[in-house]
Amino acid sequence: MPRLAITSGEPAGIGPDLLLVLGARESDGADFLAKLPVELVILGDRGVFDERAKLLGLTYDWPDHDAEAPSEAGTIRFLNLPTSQPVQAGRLAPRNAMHVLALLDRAADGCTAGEFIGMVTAPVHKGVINDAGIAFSGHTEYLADRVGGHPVMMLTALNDTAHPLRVALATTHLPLADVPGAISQQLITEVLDILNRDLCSWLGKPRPRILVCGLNPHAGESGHLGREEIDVIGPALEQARESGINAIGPLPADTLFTPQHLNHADAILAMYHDQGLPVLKFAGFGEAVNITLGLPIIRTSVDHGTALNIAGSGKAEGGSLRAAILCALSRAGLSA
Ligand SMILES: NC(=O)C1=CN([C@@H]2O[C@H](COP(=O)(O)OP(=O)(O)OC[C@H]3O[C@@H](n4cnc5c(N)ncnc54)[C@H](O)[C@@H]3O)[C@@H](O)[C@H]2O)C=CC1
Ligand SMILES: NCC(=O)COP(=O)(O)O
Repeated sequence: MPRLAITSGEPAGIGPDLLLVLGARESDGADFLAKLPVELVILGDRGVFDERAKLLGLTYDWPDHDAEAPSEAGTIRFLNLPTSQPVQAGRLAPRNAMHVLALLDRAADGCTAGEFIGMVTAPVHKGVINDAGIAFSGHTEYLADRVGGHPVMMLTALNDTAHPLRVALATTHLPLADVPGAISQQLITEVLDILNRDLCSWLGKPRPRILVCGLNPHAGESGHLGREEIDVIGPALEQARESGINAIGPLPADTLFTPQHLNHADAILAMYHDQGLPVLKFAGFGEAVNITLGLPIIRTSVDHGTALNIAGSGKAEGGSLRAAILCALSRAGLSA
């Protein structure tokens, strides 16, 4: 029976809460779990989970992960990787940054080795990892450094299943001032190629329709509001079309994100993080999934952050985590 890894992320955030709610004896997650055609292996610190379970009034009984033991569908095992410093819900500690990265390393290595069919990640706090002196911009980039590939971030909002909104990004975690310099013809063609191949194989669409945003207001207004559309994005789309990709644009981002366009699109390619993701989160925050395309392993994630303000309170909603698990299974060719 295949195993799916789930990293619990920042230990002071809501990752442990969400996982406990998913698999606690008292939770209503039993029906969801029972239908899963995999064993879940949760990576975290047992002490943190014990403390958080007490805080939330939950109990759990997940045995230790044993790669040699037979696995059982619809059950949870725990892979214990200790934190360096005691954890208080909602309080960040830079000394635990290495723990957060160790969870990712262990899960990614297990995926590469075939121990896990994929990994689902609960949120990490990017700031505190940098505060610990480690350059880190996100799972997306970190995992590509670990396992290889050109990572492309795509979020999908599944609330309207007739027209699921899929938004991929040409650049990921960059300061806004660095975005124009990073947008090159080569980057756009590479990202379009990865996005197109992924949609073809995952969704079985022979020629997915990809709408591409411009960078500037009104897609540059014929060069009067910026030239990237004329000098870089337009030629990249021409090249992509020549190789058979159904890429349309560059279109003004503000009119592209309207039903008239979205109802006929399989995916949107936005130029930068805050061009695409606010629309996606407005459409489906709490139920959406973040997928890293272009890696040799399967990785999906929740659509939200560490939510330190509600960690340990029982208020964390698990819809996105469940969606991320189902999405990882779908990408592995399994269904619940
Ligand atoms: N995949 C990941 O690892 C991600 C990590 N982050 C990181 O999270 C940290 C905090 O980011 P913020 O911008 O504050 O966003 P956030 O998503 O953590 O919080 C925004 C608001 O949404 C609420 N919220 C978030 N998730 C919720 C849930 N499951 N149930 C109920 N309410 C929820 C929070 O309480 C807060 O009011 C940052 O360091 C950021 O880098 C952000 C997005 C994704
Ligand atoms: N806003 C989504 C996000 O920043 C997720 O980043 P990552 O940690 O999945 O790379």
